[in-house]
Amino acid sequence: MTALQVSGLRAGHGRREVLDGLDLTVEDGVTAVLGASGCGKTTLLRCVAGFITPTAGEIRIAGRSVVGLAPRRRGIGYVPQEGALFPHLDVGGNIAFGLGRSVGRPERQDRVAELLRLLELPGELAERHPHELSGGQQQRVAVARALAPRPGLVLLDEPFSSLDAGLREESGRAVVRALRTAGAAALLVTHDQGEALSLADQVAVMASGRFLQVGSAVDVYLTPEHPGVAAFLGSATLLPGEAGPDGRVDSPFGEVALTAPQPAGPVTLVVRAEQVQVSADATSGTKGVVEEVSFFGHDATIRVRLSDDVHVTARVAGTGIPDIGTTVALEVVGPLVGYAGDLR
Ligand SMILES: Nc1ncnc2c1ncn2[C@@H]1O[C@H](COP(=O)(O)OP(=O)(O)OP(=O)(O)O)[C@@H](O)[C@H]1O
Repeated sequence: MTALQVSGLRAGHGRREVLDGLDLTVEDGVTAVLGASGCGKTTLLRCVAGFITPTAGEIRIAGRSVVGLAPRRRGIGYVPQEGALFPHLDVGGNIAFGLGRSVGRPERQDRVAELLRLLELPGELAERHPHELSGGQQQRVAVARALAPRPGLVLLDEPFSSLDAGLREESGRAVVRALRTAGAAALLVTHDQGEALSLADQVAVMASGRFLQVGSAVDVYLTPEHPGVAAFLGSATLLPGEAGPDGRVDSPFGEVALTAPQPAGPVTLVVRAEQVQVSADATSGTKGVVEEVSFFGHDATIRVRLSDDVHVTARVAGTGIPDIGTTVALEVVGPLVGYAGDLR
């Protein structure tokens, strides 16, 4: 059964339209809605949850049309930003909150214990209050609370954004394991591309209230259908190129191969940082001057000026980073994604 089907969805705030006709199908697993701040991700989530009424379109949850249905009748779990646990209830009380009064005390306790285990949290946490938990634990409790009534679909709004990088990854993996074991599909809103690519089965890339591309993490990264997707995912530079009638493509790196042929004329080339090989020995390849270095520990990215208006970003190992101001030689590895026209 399809967990969620959104078609032709339009919605906004007051007179301002934010969602511009969205279509999305979530069969099962985790779907990440990825996009820059303000593109409409939370608005979409709140429409699905029932907090915003769409101006047009259809939302089906487990096959049932839910537009006009109260949030609590939609069969969903909702994890808001920052978890938003009830501060006056202990963890057990928070998790059991959604179970309703018809569930007896022993059954509530069993379910709380089961959910703490599912979220890989110690059982003793049940008696603590939210302020006695770490940020990561609070987020997992918020997910446990959402899963308690056994929803078929869980909506997560930037659930890990307040956590530091290491904890974010660990919490993300634990939550995805819990969702899978519980058999719940999930819509995960995030502006963090690493989180979307590493956690989700399907990634929906959004810009200005529209989906630019919906596909597997590998598809949206390796075969972006739109330059906006390419530029948003990973460190990519969009460069000008020219396709000849014989299929050859000229670029600032000389002749390059494309992943798919393009008609003769201007093309926009997507150069991923990891596709640019940097050599300190500037005798062969395209020469450029290192202008910026961003060091990440395991690796670094460098911004290289090829000419006054052409810059490219390259990824290099954390050891052997060229100094700012030095001349390096660059070569492109593998075929490039290209789009007809100058779309930069
Ligand atoms: N309650 C509101 N009233 C008026 N405008 C709003 C309201 N909520 C959001 N907006 C506007 O709607 C647009 C989309 O907001 P939304 O919160 O859906 O974006 P988002 O992609 O989730 O952003 P972020 O990643 O920053 O949370 C933004 O321009 C925002 O300013």
